[in-house]
Amino acid sequence: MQFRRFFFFARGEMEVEKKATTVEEVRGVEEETKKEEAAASDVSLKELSKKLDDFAKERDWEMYHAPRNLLLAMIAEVGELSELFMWKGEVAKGLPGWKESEKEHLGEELSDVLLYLIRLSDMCGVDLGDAATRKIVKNAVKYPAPSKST
Ligand SMILES: Nc1ccn([C@H]2C[C@H](O)[C@@H](COP(=O)(O)OP(=O)(O)OP(=O)(O)O)O2)c(=O)n1
Repeated sequence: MQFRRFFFFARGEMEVEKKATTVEEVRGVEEETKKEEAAASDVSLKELSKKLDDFAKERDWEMYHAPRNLLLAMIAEVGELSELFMWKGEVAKGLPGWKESEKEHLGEELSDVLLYLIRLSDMCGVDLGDAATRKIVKNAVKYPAPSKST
């Protein structure tokens, strides 16, 4: 979803997206991406949360990141994620037969959902890592595993 466009539209303004245009800018973005990928192998929710906070601050977008806006943005991204599976019938584990570009697109849509979820949690004052860990414990109490005979 073009979230920015949605917000600018909502504000009654149209703003042109700033994109890397010069060769130097494109190289800079590529370098930055490589560094990010190298550091991303074992990323934590807290690290992602900090990156999202920096991202919003650097662009002066904090005013848009209100809980309801983030929830709607996340749902829109869930819609985009669903589109990738639409009309395909059942999809086997590991996505055999999917092209690499489709898998890459899937990774992006999953990430959009995750990133908005983390940001939404932060803006609601919920520590998502703690909450999810506690929920797993609660699930295990509600649905005990059958005892295995030895
Ligand atoms: N106000 C905004 C707008 C975007 N994002 C971030 C979070 C998402 O990870 C991503 C979403 O960007 P887009 O709205 O451009 O959506 P897509 O990346 O899905 O692009 P498209 O809809 O063109 O496929 O950018 C954000 O944090 N805050």
